[in-house]
Amino acid sequence: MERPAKRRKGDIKPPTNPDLVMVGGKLVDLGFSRVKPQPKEPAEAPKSKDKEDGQDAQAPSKPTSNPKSQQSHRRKEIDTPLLKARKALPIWAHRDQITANLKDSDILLVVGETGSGKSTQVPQFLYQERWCQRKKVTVPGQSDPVNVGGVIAITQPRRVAATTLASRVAREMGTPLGSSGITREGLVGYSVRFDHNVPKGTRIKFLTEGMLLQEMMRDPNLRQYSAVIVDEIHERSVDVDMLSGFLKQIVTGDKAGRGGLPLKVVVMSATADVERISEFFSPAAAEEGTLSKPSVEVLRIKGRQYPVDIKHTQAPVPDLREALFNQITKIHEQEALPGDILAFLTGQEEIEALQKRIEEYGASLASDVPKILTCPLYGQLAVQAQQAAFQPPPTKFTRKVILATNIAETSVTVPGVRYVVDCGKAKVKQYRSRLGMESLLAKPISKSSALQRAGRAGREGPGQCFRLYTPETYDTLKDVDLPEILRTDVLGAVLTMKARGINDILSFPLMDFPDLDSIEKALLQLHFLEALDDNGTITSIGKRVALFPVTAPYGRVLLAAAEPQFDCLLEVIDIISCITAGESIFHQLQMEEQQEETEEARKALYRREGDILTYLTTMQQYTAEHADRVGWCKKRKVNVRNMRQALNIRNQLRSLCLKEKLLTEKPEPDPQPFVPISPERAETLLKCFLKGFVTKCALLAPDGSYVTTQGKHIVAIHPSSVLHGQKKEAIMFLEHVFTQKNYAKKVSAVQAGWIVEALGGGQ
Ligand SMILES: Nc1ncnc2c1ncn2[C@@H]1O[C@H](COP(=O)(O)OP(=O)(O)OP(=O)(O)O)[C@@H](O)[C@H]1O
Repeated sequence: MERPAKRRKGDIKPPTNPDLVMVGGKLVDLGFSRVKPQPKEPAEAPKSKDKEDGQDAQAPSKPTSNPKSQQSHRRKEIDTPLLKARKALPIWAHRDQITANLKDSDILLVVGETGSGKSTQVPQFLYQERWCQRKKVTVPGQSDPVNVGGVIAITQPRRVAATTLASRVAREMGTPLGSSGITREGLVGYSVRFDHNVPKGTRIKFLTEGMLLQEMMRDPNLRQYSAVIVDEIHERSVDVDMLSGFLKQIVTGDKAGRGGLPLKVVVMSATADVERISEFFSPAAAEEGTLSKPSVEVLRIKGRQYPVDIKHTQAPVPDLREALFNQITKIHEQEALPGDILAFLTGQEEIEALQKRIEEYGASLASDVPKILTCPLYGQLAVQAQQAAFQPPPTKFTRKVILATNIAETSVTVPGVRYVVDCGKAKVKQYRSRLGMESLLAKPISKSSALQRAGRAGREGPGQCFRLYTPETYDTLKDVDLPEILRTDVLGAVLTMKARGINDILSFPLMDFPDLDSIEKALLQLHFLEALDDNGTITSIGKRVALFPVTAPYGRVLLAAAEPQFDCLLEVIDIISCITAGESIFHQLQMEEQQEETEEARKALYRREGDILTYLTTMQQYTAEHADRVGWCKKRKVNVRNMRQALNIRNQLRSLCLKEKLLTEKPEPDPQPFVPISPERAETLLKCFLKGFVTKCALLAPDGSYVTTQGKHIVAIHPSSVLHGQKKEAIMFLEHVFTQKNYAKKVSAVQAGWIVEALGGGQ
């Protein structure tokens, strides 16, 4: 395990890019306004010779004497104001090594310190390579030639990393990002769930791992791509493990589906388990009988651009919340601007509580002390709200304090941050396959996470990281986290494999195999969903469910809703959009007077049938409002941003359903008059949801508790549900979490008879 760089004398370098200027303590990039016109992409393989590092990369490239030489390609760095900053990154010196390695080999593992430039530079080094140009080839079973290659995919574990990196790389290349600009062309794009910005001409595409898996459903050979860069593999999400398995199959396969053209794979991380990963992709691990065997090159990049000074507490902290508050305010009072603070907390609740406290503290500061702006950053937060953390503060005299979960732990550069405060814990999802329930508890992080967190400081200048734990505690941390596949529900993973034609799940190449109990549970649930038949083979329902960017149970509900028996697809889309829009669309009410007033205004939204119908009513009333939607939300304490996001998801799901022919005609445009749903139709809707959630039901026991129909566990209705505190004959819940208690969330009242009926229908 590599140790973090300690601050050494002489290590501190001034910012190297004169085009980044300090304005009000912020680094401001003046480059965007001076963007040069894009050079046209070569239609054919480029024909110039590599330049040595340090030579004039911008000089026009000369043709070589042998244009067909495998060694020759055009490398013309785009001269943007950020080129100097790019050249100062440690990875720049390895540019030729990286390109040379990939000429000969199909798999490269790049291990380089945080901030060395992996995510931003490697795709830019590669996209002009000869092998990275689009080619017309013939493939078996198709009479016309097809296009293969031309684009580099670079995957990220999280959407916030994918979108911010795409925007940084677009700026470095002087190309507009996506279709929001004047032109619809550009070299860089991104694709994350419910948000795609892939302009015409995209050569470098940042995606979440899940999105690339979705693309694979439609294009198993990834024909669009010449290379896939798997970034931050150390996070070992289920998706990245699945992706690695599929990539290994493509690389070791016969490549007929790609007209014989290879797919290059680059795996990157600062804290990767190099042996484990190279062993996985290595020749010895290639399956018997495959035509080609990959060879794995490993490249280690030494050094980071700026040092990070790491400080531990001398004694264990008795109260983490208190310690976080004290550390943040101490930095604010003792360290001069510029220098924003990024603090790592465990979850949304902790973030909201600390935000409130820091805001109160900020309001009490004397006028000669810098102001403080808190920006929350967690996964469930609406995308727009997440962006605030990446914007400069409103005045020169303001310090940004970003309160984040581990979504900001890897890959992300938050501009302005010089100080990191690490609480040493993270909430970890753990699936208890025997209980069929997920728990979400705060646990100590790994050394790998600690290193990644420290790496968020020192990206634009020297930084400091304050760890709220002792060096002794650090020594007791595990080197790496347990891969998600070993601790989470594998339902989605099993469906993806089945949909890709992998019948024998146990034969799929995985770095770590989930326990058989979890796989059996997933197979059983997919059978309930009618996604698998009695032999465990994927059904046509299963194949269609796998195409939706929602979890399998929601996908099943969408399909059911289009059946004549239910015929409620538009309503189901409205509900799923509200649920997947981020955190709850309803603001939690803090004060009692507020509660009474808001509850009165919300009365018209709440439905006695429970949360599902409440979501529907909210979406229908919101879209019926045409004069002042913001005012409408404010009055009911509904989160404006999340409602907008829900509307965006609704549009995308509607388009997808039109494409998949679940919807036969375009829905009427908004606003439509609000008509409350009848009790009969409400019953139909709930029965439709049972098609996806029949395994998540509980019956009222004589003692007043709810007992799940599967597993016979006691669950309580979560306080966020409109049915909290109520007794119904039976309930269906869409989420099931263990925090302080075993909670059912997003709850609806159903009848026991409906459950029996749904189970009968599912057999
Ligand atoms: N959005 C941004 N704004 C400002 N500077 C940025 C931004 N993104 C990247 N940079 C600069 O580029 C450097 C390299 O970033 P990059 O993400 O390529 O490094 P990395 O090696 O992939 O790091 P990590 O392993 O931490 O993801 C950063 O340290 C920072 O100086």
